[in-house]
Amino acid sequence: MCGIVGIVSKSPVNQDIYDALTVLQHRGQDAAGIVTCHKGKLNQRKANGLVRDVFRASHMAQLQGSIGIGHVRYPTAGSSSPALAQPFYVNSPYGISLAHNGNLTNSDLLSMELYQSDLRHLNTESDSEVLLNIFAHELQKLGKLVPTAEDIFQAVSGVHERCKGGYAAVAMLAGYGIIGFRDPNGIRPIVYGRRETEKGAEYMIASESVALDALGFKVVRDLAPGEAVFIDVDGNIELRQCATETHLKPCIFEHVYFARPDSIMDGVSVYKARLRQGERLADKILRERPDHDIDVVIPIPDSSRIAGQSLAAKLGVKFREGLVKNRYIGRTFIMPGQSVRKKSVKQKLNAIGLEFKGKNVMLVDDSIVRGTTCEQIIEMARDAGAAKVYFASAAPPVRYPNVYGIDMPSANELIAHGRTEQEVAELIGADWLVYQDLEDLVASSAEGNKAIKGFDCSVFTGEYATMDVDQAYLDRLAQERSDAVKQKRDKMLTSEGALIGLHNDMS
Ligand SMILES: O=P(O)(O)OC[C@H]1O[C@H](OP(=O)(O)OP(=O)(O)O)[C@H](O)[C@@H]1O
Ligand SMILES: NC(=O)CC[C@H](N)C(=O)O
Ligand SMILES: [Mg+2]
Repeated sequence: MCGIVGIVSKSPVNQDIYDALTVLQHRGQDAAGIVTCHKGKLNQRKANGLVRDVFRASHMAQLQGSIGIGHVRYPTAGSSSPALAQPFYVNSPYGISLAHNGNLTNSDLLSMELYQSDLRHLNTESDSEVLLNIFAHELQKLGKLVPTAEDIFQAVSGVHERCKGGYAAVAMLAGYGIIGFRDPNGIRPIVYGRRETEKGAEYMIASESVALDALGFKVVRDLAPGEAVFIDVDGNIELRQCATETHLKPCIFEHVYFARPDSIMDGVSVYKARLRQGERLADKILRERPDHDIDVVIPIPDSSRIAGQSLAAKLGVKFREGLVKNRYIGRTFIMPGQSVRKKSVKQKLNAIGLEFKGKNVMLVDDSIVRGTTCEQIIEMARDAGAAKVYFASAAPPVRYPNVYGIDMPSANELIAHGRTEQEVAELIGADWLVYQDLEDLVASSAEGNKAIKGFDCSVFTGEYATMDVDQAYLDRLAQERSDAVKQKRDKMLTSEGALIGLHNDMS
């Protein structure tokens, strides 16, 4: 799940993009990049690391220009090499940079087409480089010396015809302006907003509304599935529906885990969705165990805090912050390998003994994916003297891979895959495990915007919004991106020679 941003400003844009990326840091902690355009020339800085580590004052000073785009990366394709940090760039036509959130499910086929028919070279295994080249090719074939907004929208239509999967993207055409577009199923989020200044209106496109809030932009609206927006360097804005068939099926996992709670996505307040998740989970517990003996509800920080509060309130049980988080450790789930993730949970969370000692504790998390977190926390709770440890998940069992931009490529790594809830409970060592029902999770989000007819719930159901995802694809994905394969590849990349690429990081 990456974070993307694009800004057309009346003043230098470097600090605004930096600030927006910092606000979106929870969406990707592997690499960060900014490209700005000044007098037709592109200035780029990208490298592995957090935003605060990638950009130093000397870089910022050179990122001149009043339009630009930025990206924070959480890899779902290829490796963690700095060569795959975004934005990506192609020089023809016009000079285009692109930043992408999501995952293409037909990038193998597209890579072949790009090579064989479009005569384009790809230098990495990133599906985002594929997306950029498809967009560039569709624009190039119009053969215009000076592209109009209409040409750009036509190129986006070409992208929708050829690309499958989940994608929200921002692209910058050197000297012309910024484009934002969203896949025809609206799986990945993208929103745009406006800020009034004395010099005129400025525009911003971003993954989450919270980035707009933080920079003083007023949200105009989310892009509709298949829709594109083009803002030229002077601040003229045009929008167009570029897909022939569209459905709004936003990824429900954004509401469970990824998005910040203070974001509003497709009209749904993530905060309120999480409150409702907690309430509905409490209803289920009261239905199934009216005589429960829970003494205290303790959330596993950070993402489950909100659902945990409403769950406790509805159960009529005390809510206590019994686990303290080390704020200097990133999100464990989006870390690259299982051994790093495992180590990080212990470094990250510590129990306050008196909240556990002799009590029947209900731990709450937003979701159980690989089971890394809950297994260790349950052990921690027992070590702290809990009498009984119950576990509640605000999401249903995650049983299927994600193919649209969340790095859960292999079903075998998911603790609930092929297992009953009882079996998972035994494996993680809980005295009792309760999962949210899917219809309650969907209702928690749908109540926020009745116009949304469906969500992408593929990690819970195995039903994918795009038709091209079949078992053969899932098998290939599992082989290419399992933790073991990724670890081997990333180990090779840390050796000196692996930094050879088109974008050497001189730091
Ligand atoms: O079953 P697992 O594979 O462990 O994955 C699920 C856990 O990972 C996430 O937390 P994370 O630490 O990434 O971020 P958070 O601080 O936002 O909760 C999520 O909130 C769960 O706690
Ligand atoms: N999480 C994402 O959105 C990843 C974007 C892209 N697929 C990459 O791996 O860089
Ligand atoms: Mg968590």
